[in-house]
Amino acid sequence: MTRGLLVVIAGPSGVGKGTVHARLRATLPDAVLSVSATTRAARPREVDGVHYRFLDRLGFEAMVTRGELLEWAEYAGNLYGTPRGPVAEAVADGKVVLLDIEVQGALQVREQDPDALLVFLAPPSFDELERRLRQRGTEDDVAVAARLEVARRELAQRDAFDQVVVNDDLERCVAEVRDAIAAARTG
Ligand SMILES: Nc1ncnc2c1ncn2[C@@H]1O[C@H](COP(=O)(O)OP(=O)(O)OP(=O)(O)O)[C@@H](O)[C@H]1O
Ligand SMILES: Nc1nc2c(ncn2[C@@H]2O[C@H](COP(=O)(O)O)[C@@H](O)[C@H]2O)c(=O)[nH]1
Repeated sequence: MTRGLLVVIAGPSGVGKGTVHARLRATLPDAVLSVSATTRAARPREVDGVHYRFLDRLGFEAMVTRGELLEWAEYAGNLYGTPRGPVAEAVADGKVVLLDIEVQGALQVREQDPDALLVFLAPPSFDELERRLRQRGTEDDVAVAARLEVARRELAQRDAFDQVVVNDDLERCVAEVRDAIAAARTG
């Protein structure tokens, strides 16, 4: 059986993490995406248990207290975390487990699993990041401004990652991440 691997793809909101994850899963048959827990309200078309496990703050804090989260962080006023059990099971089963998380959480994963591959997805420019976030249309102007402020701090932490990949051309970016995963699995 091929070795399982935990792969974190972090980077600022709107850079394209979800888009890259979807492409990766389409081309890597043994890749699975971890479903995070969050206190954020569901967006239209988001399904509980598929896109996120949507919880109130008490429910989330209970998971933290029970040690059920591999990592967690507060982001733009909401809590987000990775359930530990499903990740451990899938890695033991030889799967590539993909985490779409922000930077504080990514750095916690490094402490929990030194073998994890940490990829930082960077935008071609800050203006292009803002354009993507606004054209997605899921946040109002206040929320976009808050996310861009966090993005400036996150971009300054890119050197803490194993690899920085610029998401300019999507297909090239996905190929670069796929190559990094293949190298980490054989290395
Ligand atoms: N290479 C690319 N070129 C142009 N647009 C892109 C590219 N990659 C992603 N996008 C677009 O940018 C927007 C943000 O992408 P996406 O939702 O995947 O970002 P994200 O990093 O997952 O955001 P969040 O962290 O908020 O969930 C989407 O509209 C997506 O279609
Ligand atoms: N530390 C964690 N960050 C997470 C997790 N799940 C998602 N995220 C990140 O939060 C922001 C905002 O996400 P959004 O869905 O509200 O746009 C983004 O950077 C996600 O990658 C998690 O489990 N832990």
